[in-house]
Amino acid sequence: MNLIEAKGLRKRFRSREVVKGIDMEIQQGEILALIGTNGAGKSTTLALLLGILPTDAGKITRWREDYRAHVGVQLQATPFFEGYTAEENLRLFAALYHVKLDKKQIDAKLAECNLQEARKTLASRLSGGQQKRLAIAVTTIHNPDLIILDEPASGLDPRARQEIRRMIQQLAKNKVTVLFSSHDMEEVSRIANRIILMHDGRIVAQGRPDRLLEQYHAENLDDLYLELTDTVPGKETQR
Ligand SMILES: Nc1ncnc2c1ncn2[C@@H]1O[C@H](COP(=O)(O)OP(=O)(O)OP(=O)(O)O)[C@@H](O)[C@H]1O
Repeated sequence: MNLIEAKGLRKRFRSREVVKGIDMEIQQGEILALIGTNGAGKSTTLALLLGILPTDAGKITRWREDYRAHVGVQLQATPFFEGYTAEENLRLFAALYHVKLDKKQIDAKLAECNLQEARKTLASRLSGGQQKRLAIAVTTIHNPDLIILDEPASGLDPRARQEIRRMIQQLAKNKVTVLFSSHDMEEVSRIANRIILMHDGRIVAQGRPDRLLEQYHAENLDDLYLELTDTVPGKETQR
């Protein structure tokens, strides 16, 4: 089943078209990576899929009418409630979503993001990795069907990145569909079931990582990325 299906999506800001006819879907249960060059139109596409921005053309079908209540979105900078601890932030976000969490559930959430020892630490004092993990916990506090994470592991050291991967894989095991954007091809190849590669407002490739490597005779995702994004934005793409 597809949670979201988009056909012929287009978006223009003033005279400049930044999404140029995109067909894509988000399949239930998958870990989907959205990758592409800076300014390729990834964030704009996400905003269109989420109904945050109106489309200029195209059709989007979503799995339920009240989909907004069943999506968790973590943008690059997740604002926590300043002056509150990790645990208090979880409680505050739960209250925002009208989710009642008892002590056991809070403990489970803290364990999920490996923040038991930091529960009484002010969110602003948490390390970068801890903050990213808390952000994911907050994003999933209302048990959404779909979560969207914008560069969830950027700027983290290898161990902290591994923890984020572990969390994402655990979410997928719990039947949460995950769409994340990344510029780190190694991270993508480790966890994504499927990849969508965007360049200059278009999808230039999509599919399972192993199949894509085979199809384009590429050694790794970095090479594939470099090959398929080797055109100047605005000019016609090679493929
Ligand atoms: N609200 C807006 N008004 C005008 N131009 C915009 C607006 N939002 C995005 N753009 C432009 O649209 C293009 C695509 O931007 P978008 O943020 O979707 O790219 P991206 O692929 O997410 O990039 P990055 O990887 O750098 O985050 C960029 O050139 C950007 O400057």
